[in-house]
Amino acid sequence: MEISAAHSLKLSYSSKCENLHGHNWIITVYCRSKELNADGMVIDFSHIKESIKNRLDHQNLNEVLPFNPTAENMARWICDQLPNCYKVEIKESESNTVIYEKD
Ligand SMILES: Nc1nc2c(c(=O)[nH]1)N=C([C@H](O)[C@H](O)COP(=O)(O)OP(=O)(O)OP(=O)(O)O)CN2
Ligand SMILES: [Zn+2]
Repeated sequence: MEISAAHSLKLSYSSKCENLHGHNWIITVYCRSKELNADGMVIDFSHIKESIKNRLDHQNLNEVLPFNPTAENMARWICDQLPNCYKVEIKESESNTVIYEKD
């Protein structure tokens, strides 16, 4: 899914990223389960979008997330929101990608 949003980072050093700016984050969510539910799914793709995209898209992430919105923190938070999610990849730009994986 793609999220277009704004953020500024609170950092312990001086950086241009402290200024409000935007990205189109490309987010890939990985879910798994030994069993499928009664609908034959691990999780409905629409429910993923409802719980993540509807909350973040076209928002100021500093206002809707209770943490410093780095790509790493976002990936961990997204993983924690979704049942059976074990991995989240976020591509912030052509050269900036993070992967969060649960143990
Ligand atoms: N480990 C992380 N490092 C950085 C993150 C992050 O989430 N995790 N985020 C940022 C900022 O979001 C910043 O906007 C991106 O910085 P930068 O790489 O400089 O990206 P640009 O799009 O400005 O790329 P240019 O190559 O400078 O055009 C920073 N670091
Ligand atoms: Zn940024």
